[in-house]
Amino acid sequence: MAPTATTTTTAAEQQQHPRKAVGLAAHDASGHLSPIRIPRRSTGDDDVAIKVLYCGICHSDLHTIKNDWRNAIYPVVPGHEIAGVVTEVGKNVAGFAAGDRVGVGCMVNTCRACESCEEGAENYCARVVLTYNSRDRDGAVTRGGYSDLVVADARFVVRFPDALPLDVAAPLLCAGATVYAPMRRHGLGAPGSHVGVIGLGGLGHVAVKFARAFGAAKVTVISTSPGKREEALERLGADAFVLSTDAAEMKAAAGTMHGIVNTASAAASLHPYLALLKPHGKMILLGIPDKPLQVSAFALIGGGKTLAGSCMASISETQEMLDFAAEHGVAADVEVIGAGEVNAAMERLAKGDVRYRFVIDVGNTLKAD
Ligand SMILES: NC(=O)C1=CN([C@@H]2O[C@H](COP(=O)(O)OP(=O)(O)OC[C@H]3O[C@@H](n4cnc5c(N)ncnc54)[C@H](OP(=O)(O)O)[C@@H]3O)[C@@H](O)[C@H]2O)C=CC1
Ligand SMILES: O=C/C=C/c1ccc(O)c(O)c1
Ligand SMILES: [Zn+2]
Ligand SMILES: [Zn+2]
Repeated sequence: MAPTATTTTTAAEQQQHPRKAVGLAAHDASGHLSPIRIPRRSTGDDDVAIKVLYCGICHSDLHTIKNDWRNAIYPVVPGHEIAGVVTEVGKNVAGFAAGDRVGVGCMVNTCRACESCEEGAENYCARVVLTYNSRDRDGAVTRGGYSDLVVADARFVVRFPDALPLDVAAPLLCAGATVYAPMRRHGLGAPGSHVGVIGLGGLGHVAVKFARAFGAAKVTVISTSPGKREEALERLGADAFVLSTDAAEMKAAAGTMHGIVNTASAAASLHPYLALLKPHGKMILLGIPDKPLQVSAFALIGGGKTLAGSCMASISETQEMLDFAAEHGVAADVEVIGAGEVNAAMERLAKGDVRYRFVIDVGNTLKAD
């Protein structure tokens, strides 16, 4: 597809970022994505340059381009499930070489000095620089993987095990890491446990697969979509399916779950879901609806329940997750699309109509003219 637009970058930024790449950008809250030329920095001493082959479409990409969170810095080039091949490394980079199969997830920089950074939990650094729609330490707005080239500090690059094909592995970099890290930390899906997964989308379907791989005794999908029942049980390996709009099904499942991973991209009240937990059960909030969620004290104190949140994953957790996924045959169910189909894919994602992650075939379909 032929790029037809250019960025409104400053001369200074173009000097600092002399490389030209092609991307897909949203220019306003319509969220419509169109081709754009973007500057990329030269490969610095600590950097890895990556030819992007695939990039997953996370619901956060959709929230951002639609300005749901009121923080969009247009033009937004989304994408933080980036899989590709190294083309060049800086002189200080020891761990990667040209030709390596690598990825970049949700973040590309942190302060490297705070307590979170020191303890390897850099996803909780207050100065974390996200892969797109964020300000990097040089002041430039970050642009993500809906683009043919990315240049990233090697500290934020992970390696794909050979067993993982890149198209089905790309979504692991956000969806996979985001569910794996808190499930491990909080013991959700531990052997013998009953885990619930709210929302059978990109994050949710991978959470089901990880729970199975961890050895959970029972995995229950809690969904608003009756059409996902059969797939959840037969294709994804869930043991049970609860339609959240069916009061009788919700009542029958009340008080049965040790833990719940909540990946819903929208919702009003947590109460019906919290009722599914056993006493001392935990709900991990991962979804980021644009409106505040309701929770009454009674829904938590009765039963001594825990409501926790989790954001992305550290780089070491992300690499551990990829290695675990390769060992246990966990990968995303994907619909691979061309760059020209991205707006239609976003419309379908908004309706929950994807099985279960769109992945853009960047390598074959997003090219400069
Ligand atoms: N915390 C973090 O670090 C991260 C957070 N996110 C956030 O997680 C959320 C999910 O992302 P992703 O999996 O990519 O999105 P998807 O759109 O793929 O899946 C979200 C699912 O949520 C369910 N859902 C949608 N609307 C409602 C509703 N009104 N009530 C209940 N359930 C609903 C649907 O599942 P069903 O049809 O089964 O009901 C839908 O498929 C997003 O808000 C995203 O921004 C994403 C990555 C990292
Ligand atoms: O999809 C991943 C989203 C990560 C994220 C979203 C919003 C925010 O403020 C973050 O720090 C991370
Ligand atoms: Zn994401
Ligand atoms: Zn820090």
